[in-house]
Amino acid sequence: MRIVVLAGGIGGARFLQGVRATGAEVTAIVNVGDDVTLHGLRICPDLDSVMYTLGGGADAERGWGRAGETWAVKEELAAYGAEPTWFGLGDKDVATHLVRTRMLDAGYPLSAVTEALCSRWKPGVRLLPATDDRLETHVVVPDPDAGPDSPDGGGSRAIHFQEWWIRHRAALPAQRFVFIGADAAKPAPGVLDALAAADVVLVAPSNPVVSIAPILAVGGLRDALVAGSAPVIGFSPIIGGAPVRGMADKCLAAVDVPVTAAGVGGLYGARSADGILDGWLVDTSDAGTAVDGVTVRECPLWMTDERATLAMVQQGLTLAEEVR
Ligand SMILES: C[C@H](OP(=O)(O)O)C(=O)O
Repeated sequence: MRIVVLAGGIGGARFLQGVRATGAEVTAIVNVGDDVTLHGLRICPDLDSVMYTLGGGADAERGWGRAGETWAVKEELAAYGAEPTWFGLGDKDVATHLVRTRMLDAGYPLSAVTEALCSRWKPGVRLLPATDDRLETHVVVPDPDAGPDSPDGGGSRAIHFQEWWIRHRAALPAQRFVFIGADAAKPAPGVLDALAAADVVLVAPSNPVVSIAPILAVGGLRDALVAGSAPVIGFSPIIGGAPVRGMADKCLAAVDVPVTAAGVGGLYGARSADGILDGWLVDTSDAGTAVDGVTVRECPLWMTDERATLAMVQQGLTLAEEVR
């Protein structure tokens, strides 16, 4: 069986552990909107979270970065006053970014670089960036000093997603998210083929606004997903009115979507009505959730360990058979 997963970083990586445990042939299409260049290094947080987690090198407790990490480079940069100092750049992690940056500078596309990095980590699933082209998530936030040339004609400014997420801990109210470059971006090699050949497509319980939406914004990707013959099954990242992890609540507020399993299901929408979903899995505590045109089932969605995650993935595969 061929399973394609749309995934962000931390939640996506956990979910993929369960998908890999099915023994299916798995392709993960991963968000690149969070990617950023800092200190001359190209950093791909979501691809790296998935690669390290599936490759057995992630810090499971912290949820991101490498196990046994040290921070000498970060401390030395801070001692030089080299900004930004707010990004957690670990020493081991820096090696990954150095290899990536060198390969990108030599002309390799991100998909080829990712494949090369994965030859070390052997994640057991095929990792594809959603696109090799520039796609950057920016966040429009209030700025009383912003002039008339700023977004929306004054009173606001756009900052990189990482600055909003890490530096400001999502505390600045987001007015909207902009996926710079998405329209012109093309799906990375392998993405459209994987979608066309998929037996089922799973939408990981990742952040719907800043992890899944940028993937769907890549030119032609959403259309290919909707046109494909595989059932599309989503997993709610919201349980009992709160995000499983992360700050999806802050992001959903910015796009006026209720922080509920029904709200996110409605945001994705039914494939039969311009949306993407055939089926939507919600947690047992959200039983009774309804999404127009989508078959909704419930099962435990807490990804406490690989066994629990495998069980929920299997429920998703059962739902795929039901809606096929
Ligand atoms: C936990 C979740 O992870 P994602 O899979 O979206 O990176 C998030 O950060 O909202």
